[in-house]
Amino acid sequence: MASAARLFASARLARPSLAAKVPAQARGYATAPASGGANWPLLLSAAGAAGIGAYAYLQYDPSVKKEISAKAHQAEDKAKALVSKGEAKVKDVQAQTDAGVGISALISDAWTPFTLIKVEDYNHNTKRYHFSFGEDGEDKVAGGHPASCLVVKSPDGEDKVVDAKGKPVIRPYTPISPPDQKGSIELLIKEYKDGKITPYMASMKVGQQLMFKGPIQKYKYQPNTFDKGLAIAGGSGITPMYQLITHSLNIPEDKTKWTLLFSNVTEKDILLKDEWDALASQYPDRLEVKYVLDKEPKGWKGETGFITTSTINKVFPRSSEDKVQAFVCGPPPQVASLAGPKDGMKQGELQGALKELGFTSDNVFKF
Ligand SMILES: Cc1cc2nc3c(=O)[nH]c(=O)nc-3n(C[C@H](O)[C@H](O)[C@H](O)COP(=O)(O)OP(=O)(O)OC[C@H]3O[C@@H](n4cnc5c(N)ncnc54)[C@H](O)[C@@H]3O)c2cc1C
Repeated sequence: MASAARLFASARLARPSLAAKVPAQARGYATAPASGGANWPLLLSAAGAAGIGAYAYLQYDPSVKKEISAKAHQAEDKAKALVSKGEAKVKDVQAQTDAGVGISALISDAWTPFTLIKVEDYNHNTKRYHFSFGEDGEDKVAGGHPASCLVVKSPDGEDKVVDAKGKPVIRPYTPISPPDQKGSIELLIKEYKDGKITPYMASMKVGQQLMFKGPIQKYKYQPNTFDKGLAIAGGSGITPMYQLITHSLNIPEDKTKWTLLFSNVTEKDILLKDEWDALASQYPDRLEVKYVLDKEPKGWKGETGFITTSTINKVFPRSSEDKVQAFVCGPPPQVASLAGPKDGMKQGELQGALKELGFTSDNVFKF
């Protein structure tokens, strides 16, 4: 395992230098063929590096070895084909390496429009949005190694969503579709009537486009690096936990045990409840789900009120030998009371309930 991890690390280290060597003409050949032709040896070596990266990833995570091995080869062939047509981006090839599951339709440093193809009401304030990558993206995937998110903004135009300074409003979201889903992506988004982007999205009609950028790595999950994971989510903060925990559960060699502590105002606000209940019964030894409500219905058997040190002690028993890791995602006041406020994009100092319980900044991650 140690040597595989080193291989993985060295393959990853190789990529930025490869990208840095790619000339500007090659970097721009996604939307238009590069003038003067593509830099063949370099591009093909980039595609090759993608294969090596994918291979290293497989070595590291044997559960997905067989499946991804085939996919990595297909993706590499596809990347080479696109490169030969002058349509691929080095970024695409890199994204393939990162995900190990295909060429990403997302670009990390440029906005890409995806088209809304379906919207479903999920509950009283949340919708499930399906966005297509378009005809050229039928074989592409969102990609991204869990846990990662993407960012969205509205397209230029009269109804462009801007802040008080006139700058575009950009918000992060975590797809609920798997990273290797082809051709489209799904988002579960709660509308804040007084918010900026979510009322805009709630008013979108099928056929309209939204701008996407990513994937953005938030936390790099590696199986069996801790014994017990505690995921504390509030409301729509559940989506990163869904991506992270389903990824972990899908790795048979991963022995990590998870406790999800999920707080909501009422029972009808609990997002993905059917999915969580199904996962908890499918993986009884690896996942325990505890719902917490502010306004509990009659006969409610779960937890109630704000999550405190005693709630955590009750649902997350652990011994001093256990290696633990906590994740927090929810409304800013909840994050602050559990783990201290985030400092912009940075983690911020660890405070609150988790610090009182002896967690350190090394074993708490705030999404
Ligand atoms: C990594 C990550 C992943 C996420 N994934 C998802 C997801 O999958 N689904 C999802 O629904 N959400 C997700 N979110 C939350 C999402 O990014 C947005 O914050 C949310 O959708 C609200 O956006 P908005 O522009 O509509 O509202 P905003 O304009 O941000 O306002 C949201 C609420 O906060 C209030 N507010 C705004 N500014 C202040 C202030 N200064 N002081 C006090 N209150 C204020 C508003 O009145 C409103 O009630 C995620 C967040 C992160 C960090």
